[in-house]
Amino acid sequence: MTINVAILTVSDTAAKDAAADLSGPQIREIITSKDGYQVQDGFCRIVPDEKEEIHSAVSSWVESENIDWVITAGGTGFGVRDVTPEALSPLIERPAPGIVHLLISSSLNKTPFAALSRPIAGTAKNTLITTLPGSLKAVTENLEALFDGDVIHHALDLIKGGTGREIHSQLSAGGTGSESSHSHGRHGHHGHHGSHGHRRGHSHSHEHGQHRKHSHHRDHSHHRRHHDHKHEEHRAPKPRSQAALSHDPSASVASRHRVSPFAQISLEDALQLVKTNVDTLPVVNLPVNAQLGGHILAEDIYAPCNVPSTFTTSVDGYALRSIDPPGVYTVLTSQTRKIDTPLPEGCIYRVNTGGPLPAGADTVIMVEDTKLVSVHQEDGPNTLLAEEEKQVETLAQIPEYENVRKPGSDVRAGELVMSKGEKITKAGGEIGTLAFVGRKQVAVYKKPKVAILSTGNEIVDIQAPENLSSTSSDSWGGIFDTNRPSLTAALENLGYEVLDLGIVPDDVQSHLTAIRKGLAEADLLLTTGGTSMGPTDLLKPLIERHLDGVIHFGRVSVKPGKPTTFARVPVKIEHDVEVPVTSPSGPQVQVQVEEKNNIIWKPVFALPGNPASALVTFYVFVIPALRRLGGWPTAQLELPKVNVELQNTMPLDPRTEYHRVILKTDLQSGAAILKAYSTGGQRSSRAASLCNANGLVILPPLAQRQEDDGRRHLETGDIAKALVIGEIEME
Ligand SMILES: Nc1nc2c(c(=O)[nH]1)N[C@H]1C(S)=C(S)[C@@H](COP(=O)(O)OP(=O)(O)OC[C@H]3O[C@@H](n4cnc5c(N)ncnc54)[C@H](O)[C@@H]3O)O[C@H]1N2
Ligand code: MOO
Repeated sequence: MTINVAILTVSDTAAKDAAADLSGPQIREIITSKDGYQVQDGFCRIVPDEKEEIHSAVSSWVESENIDWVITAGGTGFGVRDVTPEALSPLIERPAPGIVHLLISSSLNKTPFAALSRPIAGTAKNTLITTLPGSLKAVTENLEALFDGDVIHHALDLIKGGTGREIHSQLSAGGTGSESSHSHGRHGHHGHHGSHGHRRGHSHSHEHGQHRKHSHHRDHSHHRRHHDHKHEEHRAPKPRSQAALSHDPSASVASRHRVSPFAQISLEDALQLVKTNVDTLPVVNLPVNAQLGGHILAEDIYAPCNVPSTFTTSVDGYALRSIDPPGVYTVLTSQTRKIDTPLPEGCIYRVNTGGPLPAGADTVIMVEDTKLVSVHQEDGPNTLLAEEEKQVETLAQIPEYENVRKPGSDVRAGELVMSKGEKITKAGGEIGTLAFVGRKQVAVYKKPKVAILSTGNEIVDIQAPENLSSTSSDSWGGIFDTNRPSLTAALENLGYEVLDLGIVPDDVQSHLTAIRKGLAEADLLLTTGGTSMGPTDLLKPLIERHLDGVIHFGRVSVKPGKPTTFARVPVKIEHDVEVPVTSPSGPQVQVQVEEKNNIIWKPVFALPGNPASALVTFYVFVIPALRRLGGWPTAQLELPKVNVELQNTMPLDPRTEYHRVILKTDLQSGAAILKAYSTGGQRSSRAASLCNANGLVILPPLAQRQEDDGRRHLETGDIAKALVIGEIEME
């Protein structure tokens, strides 16, 4: 099905100067990047905010009968000149309030000002009309909402007289859910597999706490999932058009791009792309021990029995009855009396903290509230009792259940102790809780293994400086590899296993060998260097031209880190692996077997070579991907942000800037805010800008700030947000 789209920009300014029209070209770019959608020459127009002109442009497209979808941008607000809805309402034969609702509600997620947009939508003859706001950001978000889950595709199919069968079959196959609504169990119907791989998985349930080895791996009678080929294509990442690919490294230097073919996208968009294009790893069963720290639970944990299981004492002393008055009592112990025979009158029973109460006792007196009266003699009839307490005087009457822990008072049998999706930290609390309720092993999401590679002819291993002379052809001594040690430290500190791929020189074959090894053995590949515009900047071309990968972004408007690149590369599965699917409540986890020779799309981050850029972009972009792989809840993918008070002036840049700081508490003044001290020079080559840094102050882009108050700096005393990347210090 080919969809012909016409785009109308409604703007007084753009009507005078077409160069001011940013939204029209943006809509065109988005539309033409979609399979089967086209905007023919002459079907992009600009008109001023004049009712007649808007009406006449759209009505001519409706009449022409070749246009399936008219998109307008602008004129939908409350401004006095905003008349797009009024101009187009008379044309609409069948209004589509659902589409209006979708547009407004998706924008309301981003800003309350979306409430001031007045879109209309509906059909006129066989043409769908939708009216978008005028801003670049809003048109992008609105189009994303329309394409999400194939909503618009389905609508256009039906308007063109289709049966909608294609979409319905995808829906019944479990697909076509909103891309943004995925959660941990996303593998069940999303993204991992390209058009190369027909997924042949099938799902079944596992009781946790039981052996998960199963003999029915290949029993296809088990809820086999059907995925038709069309559906696979729908979910596979779309390659970019040939013309937009990165430079061909085998061609001459002179033929390289002189302008990056990658759009410089916003920080927010880049983070969104990371979050929605990384899938959670399979569930594994691991023993409950210190190594469990850093994992996310993949099952709900219920207490199998009461803790404590009986009435127990919370102090060292004597169990007795609450009716026993102060006085002298005979002391019984576990050696002289069975715990389950009722305590006789005139006796008390010695207990130690955590021990059970004997039958008949309902309270405990602390040893401090008693006096020793007599002891058993050495020559007594029972030598075992020699020197034992015989009689003790209680100095008070103790109310019922004093110093007593009732059965199930720490945790009740059947109680939900921890929930699926909760983090098991290295701080010990969760591992302790699991052990406390007797769990030997638990189902958790696999923690990703990360392969790490440094690139560049000039890069030399600090531990092997003898390589220096052979790697540099002139007198210049080279650069010590800073990124592999710094990133390895950061990764290992966070509990991730690292596969060290070393350093590769700037040639295609060395790069490919190392990258292929990394992709085969690890869950995520991290490279540094070679991401920018130089002829030996190989990462983007290799991902696109040699590894059949898809680059989700290749430039981001952040400083440092502009050329940060996020891609996914298809990797053939060598062995069967289990992946989680839906997330039913209760102690069951559904898993699905991904069969050998299927394709998994693995995330690759090609970080800039400058040492500060590499480490900053690791904290900003790579951590959310690692967390997604490891099954972290969506709200916790990014590192936490806190409000801080700046202790230095910080200049603003056109890009969002991460200013490296030391965050300190301020106990003396009593202020409830952390202080942020700059680490000094912020050049992206200066690794020491991260020395001692435990925070990254997020400086807003210059333009945004200037719009607010015209300032080009944040000043000492200003409050800003900072990402916390390390432990907070005391002042
Ligand atoms: N014409 C343009 N040039 C550059 C642009 C641009 O937009 N247009 N962007 C600049 C920015 S911003 C950055 S950041 C860097 C990123 O460069 P690459 O990722 O291509 O990295 P390299 O060129 O390989 O190296 C840059 C720099 O970092 C040193 N380096 C590399 N790896 C390591 C390592 N493992 N340890 C220590 N130092 C390393 C390398 O020697 C270079 O000095 O591009 C700008 N250029
Ligand atoms: O973006 Mo680059 O990382 O500034 O130097």
